[in-house]
Amino acid sequence: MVYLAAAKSACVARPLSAAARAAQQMGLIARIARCGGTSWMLNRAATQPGVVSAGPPPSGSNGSGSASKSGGSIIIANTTTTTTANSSNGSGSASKSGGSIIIANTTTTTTANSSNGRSSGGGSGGASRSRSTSNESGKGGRAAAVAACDTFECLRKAHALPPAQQERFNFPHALILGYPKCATTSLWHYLDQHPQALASHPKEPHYFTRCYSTPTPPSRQGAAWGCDQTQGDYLRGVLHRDKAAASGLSRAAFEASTGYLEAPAIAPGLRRALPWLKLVVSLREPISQAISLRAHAAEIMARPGAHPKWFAAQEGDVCLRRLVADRATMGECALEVVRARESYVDSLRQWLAAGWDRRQLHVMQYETFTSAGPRARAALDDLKRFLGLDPSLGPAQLPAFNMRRDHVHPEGWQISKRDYLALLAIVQPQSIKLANELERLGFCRAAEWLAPWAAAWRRTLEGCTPANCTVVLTR
Ligand SMILES: Nc1ncnc2c1ncn2[C@@H]1O[C@H](COP(=O)(O)OS(=O)(=O)O)[C@@H](OP(=O)(O)O)[C@H]1O
Repeated sequence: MVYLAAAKSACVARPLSAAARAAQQMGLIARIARCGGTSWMLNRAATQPGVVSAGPPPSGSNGSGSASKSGGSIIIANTTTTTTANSSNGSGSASKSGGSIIIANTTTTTTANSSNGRSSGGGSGGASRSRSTSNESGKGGRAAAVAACDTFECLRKAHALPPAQQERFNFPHALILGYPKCATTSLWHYLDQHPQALASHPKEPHYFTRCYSTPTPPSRQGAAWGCDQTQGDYLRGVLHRDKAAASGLSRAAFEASTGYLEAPAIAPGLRRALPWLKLVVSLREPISQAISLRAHAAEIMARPGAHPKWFAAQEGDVCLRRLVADRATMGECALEVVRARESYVDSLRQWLAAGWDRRQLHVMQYETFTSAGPRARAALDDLKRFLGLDPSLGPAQLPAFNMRRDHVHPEGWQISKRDYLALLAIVQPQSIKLANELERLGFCRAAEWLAPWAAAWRRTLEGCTPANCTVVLTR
């Protein structure tokens, strides 16, 4: 039996009960995860495999659901929680921001609006902003200033001008920060079809991880690729500066480099450079995400004629090379990914600690917005509202790009039970921490966030033999 129990606490570590200590010694998960007002404890009792089941979302107001218990199962029982929706900052006390960034050719001047996230309506909108009536007809004001900008510093000056009436968006307006393998390509295409949006080309320029110098490279992969673009190249060639300006800033330029979230070293410099940006994050159940990532990388590596820079970036990835040569298993290599990386929640916290306002951030759950039906629709509408795009416009449905699972192990990936339990032992507590943090920041209820992930873990555990588990990737 595996179960999760939550107890009200003042967010302090508590001594484990004898049962919890025993469970911990058994090697699965028994930790206290903390959140604003709720602590979660995961226990695992003696029999394996267990069942993981998410309790229902807390009923009534504000996360005060009672324990949901099903025989032999994980129980997620939420207790009283203080939700701080739209709190002024959400980032709490700053933790270290992971290395500062040196931005060539820019100063650290921050324009007005740098701290407010402009969460309402269109991209340039705070209720108190002033509008220039002389520019109501269109191409003057910011748009004209933006059209002449080849640097971020110039853009900051342009954004200090009052926007004309239809200048709804800043330039650039938004970044999809990650995570890889969380349907970011489909999201990019979905937004590309929206008449008020202006998608980058390519989808993933990785400009900030490749072209900003930092004391330590923001990511190994970014460093290996090197930088071959100036700020002007990025603004003109990738983000379509001239189209955005010609539209009178009535279109929202965005790009979707999936490695940004995992490179929080870029967060402080990016905030100094383009402090108005809106940031979108998509997150998927972490084991599925890791397997999908490995499967994709292995496929590229095995492909004749793969890009040499791509190979250079993977040079040190021994497990990937062994996986391609059939000398390592998917379980081992997924485990390596999960062990090596920052958890989702730690990455998010570092971005917020770098000064990004909670209201500049939008966190989406892959399993929700890719599901069929009204919840997916609502999640996509929320995204459009967050970006200031008219929710009634654009495609009705999310497209499906970059699908691999329908032809690569659609029946699921065989991995050893030992590896699966080791993966779970890492990702379960991280996921609970994440869910609690998202609830604290006002994005969602923790139990609702965890439900689809816990359901996936339960299904996999239920199907394990004593030796192996079949992991069907979440969708
Ligand atoms: N509409 C829709 N519904 C369900 N799932 C979807 C959808 N669109 C994309 N996907 C799945 O997302 C995975 C690819 O994610 P990304 O595009 O972010 O990958 S990448 O990092 O840009 O390479 C990839 O997951 P796997 O197939 O499991 O690898 C896609 O199948």
